[in-house]
Amino acid sequence: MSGNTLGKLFCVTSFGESHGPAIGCVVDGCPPGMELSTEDIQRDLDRRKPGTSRHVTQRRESDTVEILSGVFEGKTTGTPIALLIRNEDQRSKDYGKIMDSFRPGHADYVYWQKYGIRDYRGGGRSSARETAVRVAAAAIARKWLFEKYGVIIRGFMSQLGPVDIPFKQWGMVHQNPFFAADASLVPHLEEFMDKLRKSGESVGAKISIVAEGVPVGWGEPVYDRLDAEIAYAMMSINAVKGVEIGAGFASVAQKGTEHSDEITPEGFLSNNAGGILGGISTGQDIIVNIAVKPTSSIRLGRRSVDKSGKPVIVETHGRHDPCVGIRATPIAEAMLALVLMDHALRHRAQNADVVCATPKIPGKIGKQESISSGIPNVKVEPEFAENPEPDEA
Ligand SMILES: C=C(O[C@@H]1CC(C(=O)O)=C[C@@H](OP(=O)(O)O)[C@H]1O)C(=O)O
Repeated sequence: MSGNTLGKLFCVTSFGESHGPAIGCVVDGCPPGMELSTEDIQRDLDRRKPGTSRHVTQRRESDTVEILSGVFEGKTTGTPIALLIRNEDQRSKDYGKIMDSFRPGHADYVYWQKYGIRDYRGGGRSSARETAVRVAAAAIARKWLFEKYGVIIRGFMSQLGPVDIPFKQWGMVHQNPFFAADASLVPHLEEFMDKLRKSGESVGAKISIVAEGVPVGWGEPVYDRLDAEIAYAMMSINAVKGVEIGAGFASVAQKGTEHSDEITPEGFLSNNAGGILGGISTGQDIIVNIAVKPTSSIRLGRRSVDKSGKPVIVETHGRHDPCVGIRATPIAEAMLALVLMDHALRHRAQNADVVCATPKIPGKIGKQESISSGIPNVKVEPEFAENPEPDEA
């Protein structure tokens, strides 16, 4: 395997380069009979696409998705679903200057050493453009997970550079280009980004993602633990440098009595585990944080070498995100959806007939304290009721 496929029963293989004719993926293993249209997928793509505010890359892509196979008379057939997104706004001349040198912090140097050839235009395969197809594939997973189990996956930006963005309300996330869950902070974020962009610098971000409604029992005990596969999937997003599940690195300073989530018949009393114990979902919210590094394509001169090994100063001009994290929320949601979908199918395959006499512990009781991520255990809010009702809870 050459590293372009994710999943065991719900398999996504992506292809394409940023400046090639198109990007796309093949989604294999989707159960048959689910209604699926391009609109179901386009909605999520539109949340990720470039060029939607002054704070992101100005490349203009409609990211219009085409379904080439696997859907007949509006329903999935159980055969591979091929999705295609044509590239429309490549400007390859921007890359002429860096074709013979390596941008510090980018994949240029390692691709060159590994393959001996590289499509330098737009970063080729290492471009964040590839994440569009993950979002497209995951729209299928999200729909199935919701319809079958009522699973809802959503995220927000919880930190932009040094600026903390505590959670306030899910309803605010889609009202601003930052995916901030507190609209009152948006003017401050805009001012911060305007100054940063003018200076030519870039900055990192933290994204928090929550999956609600995941039943107890999804995951595997050892190598394919649910948390291990979530971390694997999140780290596969370009520019991600860290992943936390639940209390994450804050666990280090916690005592055992603080960290372990007590269980009562009415529900768990806290969620430091982030909804996963022993690699298997507990029925609590699954809580994930990721760290996205500062964009490496910046116009400020940086020391590097050229193909012959001679020192050069690299300046990257063109249309780059001063913070790739600003568009990372839908991508991180997508990766969580893909992993959960795969594990939902795997759990069904092996354990559908298991009967356990112990009652299921409710995921949460009332409103609980925020954990270190700043994500409170809030109940599903009505704005997501736009989705159809699940078949079964
Ligand atoms: C096109 C997208 O993002 C691109 C990601 C990217 C990079 O190096 O990662 C560099 C830029 O590409 P270009 O120089 O061709 O404009 C971004 O615009 C996208 O996300 O769809």
